[in-house]
Amino acid sequence: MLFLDITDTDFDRQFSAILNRSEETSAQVLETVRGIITDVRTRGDEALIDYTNRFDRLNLTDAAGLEIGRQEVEAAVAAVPAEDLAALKLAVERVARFHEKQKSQTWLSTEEPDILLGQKVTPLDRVGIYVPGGKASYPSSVIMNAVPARVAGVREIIMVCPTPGGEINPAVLAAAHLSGVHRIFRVGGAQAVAALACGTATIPRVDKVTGPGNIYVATAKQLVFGQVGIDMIAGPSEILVINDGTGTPAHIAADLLSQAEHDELASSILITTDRSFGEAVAAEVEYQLGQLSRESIARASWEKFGAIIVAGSLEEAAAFSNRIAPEHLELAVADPFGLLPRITNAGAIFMGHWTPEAAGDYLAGPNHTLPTGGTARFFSPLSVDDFVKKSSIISFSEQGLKRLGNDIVRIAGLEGLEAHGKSVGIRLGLG
Ligand SMILES: NC(=O)c1ccc[n+]([C@@H]2O[C@H](COP(=O)([O-])OP(=O)(O)OC[C@H]3O[C@@H](n4cnc5c(N)ncnc54)[C@H](O)[C@@H]3O)[C@@H](O)[C@H]2O)c1
Ligand SMILES: N[C@H](CO)Cc1c[nH]c[nH+]1
Ligand SMILES: [Zn+2]
Repeated sequence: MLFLDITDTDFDRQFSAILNRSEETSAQVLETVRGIITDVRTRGDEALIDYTNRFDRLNLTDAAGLEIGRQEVEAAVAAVPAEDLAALKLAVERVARFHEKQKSQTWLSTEEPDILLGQKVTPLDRVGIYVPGGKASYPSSVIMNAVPARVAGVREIIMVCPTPGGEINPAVLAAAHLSGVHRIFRVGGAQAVAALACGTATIPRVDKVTGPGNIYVATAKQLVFGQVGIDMIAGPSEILVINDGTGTPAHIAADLLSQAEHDELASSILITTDRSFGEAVAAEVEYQLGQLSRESIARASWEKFGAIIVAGSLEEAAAFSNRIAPEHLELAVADPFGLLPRITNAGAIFMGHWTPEAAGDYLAGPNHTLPTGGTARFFSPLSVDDFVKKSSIISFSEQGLKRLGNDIVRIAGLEGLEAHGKSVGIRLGLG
């Protein structure tokens, strides 16, 4: 872990290892992922079976084994304890209620005479949701991806999820059942993304791939973009906490570790205006690490990509955070709403000392699929909008075309595109 003062002369150099953590890995990963995508495109199910057997330690012999059927899902739902099922249902309801508010409607505007303009909203036909399953299992990610798709009206939701050693957490299948997933395949990594993007004999080609995943998944999504839609780059988790010396160091330490435990490549950063608070958090992290069942992952992440930074003011801390554009930002300060206007880049913002990031991970309502690696500068959280497309509607009456026709012809002339101008002129009897 780095303990730095933001005014240190070589702050930027020291901090760059954390900032560039995805670049560091992507060069080596890119080559592997490119190869996997080409192979799946060429050999289809055969390649999927090979990679799944190799990376997830399965013994599949034919493509039929790739799909998790209805019976297996029903058995999983029956195996989940009633209280767990109730918690998942609560999450589904809360996430659905939040996402219902995001729905946009088809609209037509008649504010101008003779011209009608509007926008038609159409759900995507078939989407693929990636549910990570390598180092942890994520029923919550099923909900966060499938529910907005269902709210948007997507006809078919295909889910892919790796099952290391052939095991799948029944809660993942129960969450799929509760969220309205239509078909589930036991594949993960770059090969799953490639299958969704290209289609194989067994896995249908989708219009868009959404969902978080490790560096192989994130890289694959980047590479197939264009052939298929993607939501964003949602890679290894991140948290940045801004603090003003108020609150409890043990709470902040716990929040930092809640993201570190996802992945060795996760990054957890505290920026505080109070050096002694920072020192207390460092000691707490050390103490709490020793108590975690996922200590080795969390420790690797904290040691390589963890940082505690001392800033001169909250303004300086906010400016630093905007530069990082973290996936999750906690404003662990006395007056979070006072600081909020200064925040311009962040996937999700958690306000005050009683809003741990984990509340957003599970059931507050907003989506937990968020942009990582600084991409919150231009990407937004996954939303219902990701599962629809919009078409413009333009309707002129004869009068409308007469009113605007000359100017259309004029602009066509500016571009030297005579046929464009003529398509108007021929209707209006212009020279
Ligand atoms: N941003 C979000 O919303 C969000 C939500 C949940 C999880 N996450 C992140 O998702 C990630 C989940 O990662 P995970 O590993 O647990 O599961 P994962 O499902 O993303 O990845 C597992 C797959 O990675 C592939 N893989 C692993 N090693 C490989 C190698 N050497 N070569 C080629 N392929 C390889 C395998 O195919 C394996 O099935 C974590 O980084 C976590 O932080 C993000
Ligand atoms: N924090 C993750 C997004 O980076 C989401 C998640 C799922 N489960 C627990 N956490
Ligand atoms: Zn999390």
